[in-house]
Amino acid sequence: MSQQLQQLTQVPQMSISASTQELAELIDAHLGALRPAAPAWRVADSPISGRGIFATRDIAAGEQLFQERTLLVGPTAHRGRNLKNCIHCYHSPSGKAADAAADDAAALCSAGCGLPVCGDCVASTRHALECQLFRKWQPKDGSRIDPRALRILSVVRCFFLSEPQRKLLYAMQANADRYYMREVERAAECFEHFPSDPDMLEYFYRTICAFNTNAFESRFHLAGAGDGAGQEIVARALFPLAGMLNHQCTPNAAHHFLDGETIVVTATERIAEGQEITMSYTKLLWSTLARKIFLAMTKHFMCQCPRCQDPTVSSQCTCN
Ligand SMILES: C[S@@+](CC[C@H](N)C(=O)[O-])C[C@H]1O[C@@H](n2cnc3c(N)ncnc32)[C@H](O)[C@@H]1O
Repeated sequence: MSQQLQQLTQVPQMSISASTQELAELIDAHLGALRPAAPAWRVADSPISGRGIFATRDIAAGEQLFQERTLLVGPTAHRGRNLKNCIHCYHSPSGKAADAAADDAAALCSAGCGLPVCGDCVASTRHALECQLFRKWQPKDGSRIDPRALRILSVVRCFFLSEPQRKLLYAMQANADRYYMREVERAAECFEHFPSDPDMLEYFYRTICAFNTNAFESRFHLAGAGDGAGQEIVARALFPLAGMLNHQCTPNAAHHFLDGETIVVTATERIAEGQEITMSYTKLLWSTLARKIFLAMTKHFMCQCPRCQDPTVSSQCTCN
């Protein structure tokens, strides 16, 4: 088992085109007004792996460390989940809780792009660009929401990034698992004219690798008072600063989402100046074995933290 897990960690990393200092500057620009005047953290090289985030002063338990807006976000497009919600505001196009059995047509943009959009967002500039692109690629079946085409949307949005944002994307770690190319291939099957230019496919592939290495499943509940209010939405979102947090099985920070596009990271215990700020990529109550398998399969590393090394800790699952 341990040899098989070791093999899962043997994926190369795509080259990173920025120094740690340049990455820190790109992250500052990305945070914009959300960057605190005197942050309690800084981005620096980490003894755990690559780059990480470090406390620049003592931080109290419960202190909010930062808030960050997403760089790229889109539907997870898991079958049966939020497939009919608007790709921009996440509300149900009909204003009612999205009914999985209802006809797709009621949720789809009438222009034929194959994307679910609500009446408020359909006329937005944001939608116009994506609608135009998807129509140019020509969905094979414009009357149906195809999860494969929907899932590629978060990746396709890399087209609309500014130059500094693209640099930031390329400064993020991207574990190069060739299996990730399947996501592009599956999306290509949904269109008559999906791009075939190698540079463009490479850009998509890089973005998917960055997503799989760094992205969060952002969970939140729809606000408002209408029928869809309170519905749980799950999106996949890339947060470059939060994505710098390395994993520990006994972390000192945790995160939550204000909405699908804003993450908040908070210290869960006192963090001393100079200490690395970490989060857990797994559920805290998972057994050592479950954490090891998850980390090896999805993040391609074997955790060497004290909890994983402790022979007195049971490897049995403690969750139900
Ligand atoms: C979200 S990124 C974390 C930021 C990354 N260190 C960087 O330089 O961009 C996740 C990747 O960091 C590395 N990593 C994070 N925590 C680790 C740990 N405890 N042990 C080994 N590698 C870790 C793994 O390569 C993982 O795929």
